[in-house]
Amino acid sequence: MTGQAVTSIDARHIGMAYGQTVALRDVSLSLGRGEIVAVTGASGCGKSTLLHCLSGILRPDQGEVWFQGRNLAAESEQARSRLRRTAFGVLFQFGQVVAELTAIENVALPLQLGGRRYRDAAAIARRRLEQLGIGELSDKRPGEMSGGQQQRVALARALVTEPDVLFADEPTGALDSLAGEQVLAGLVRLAREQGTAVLLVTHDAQVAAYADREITMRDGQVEFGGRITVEEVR
Ligand SMILES: Nc1ncnc2c1ncn2[C@@H]1O[C@H](COP(=O)(O)OP(=O)(O)OP(=O)(O)O)[C@@H](O)[C@H]1O
Repeated sequence: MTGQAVTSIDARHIGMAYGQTVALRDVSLSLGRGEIVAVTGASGCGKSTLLHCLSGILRPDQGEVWFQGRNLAAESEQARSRLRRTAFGVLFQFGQVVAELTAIENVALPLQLGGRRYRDAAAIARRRLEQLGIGELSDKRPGEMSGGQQQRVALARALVTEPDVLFADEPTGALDSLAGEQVLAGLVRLAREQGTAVLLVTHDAQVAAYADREITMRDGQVEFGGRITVEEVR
């Protein structure tokens, strides 16, 4: 198998500016299927903008983002948001779980949006929560949980559709180290079991150590580690 055959996302020469501020300059990088890649670098170097361009939240000003034979940078907002619902999962620093819903209802939501009946969706959601060690919280609402528990619910929700790629932006940034480790260990384990690739944005070297590969950014550019085929990595 060639490196290209196992590539999940391939970004080529992407550029992005917010008015006069250039956030990304000629960034190329690829993510192998099931590969866990950390993007590190100083504050303001463009990590979040890169994640937003790869996940289709933003459309880059220049370049291409290839996923399953399609260039996301040329797709409509509607097509990109469909892709985010079906093939991608996202997890942010504050998991943004829905306060009014129980853990199970939160995790079942993406499956219901995909057309599953609540009963089936809830059964799958319960299994995911159990896999992350928080099965006993299934019927609790976020207000009754710690920050780390809420973030594990958000993680279960991000992975419940078994996405091809999970985009995680500082997923443990608001947690203490023990809660952070629990989230990261769960993230790596579930992603590996499901074959989900992960783009993990972090400024923390200990978090980056969970990844298979690290990409370092500086001033909107990739300093080390961008577009490497999976064979070269392994
Ligand atoms: N919505 C926006 N409007 C204007 N400028 C922005 C916007 N978002 C980001 N920027 C600027 O673009 C550059 C890259 O920002 P980005 O958030 O991608 O960096 P980052 O590496 O993720 O930073 P941090 O680690 O602090 O989150 C910075 O100079 C930032 O100030």
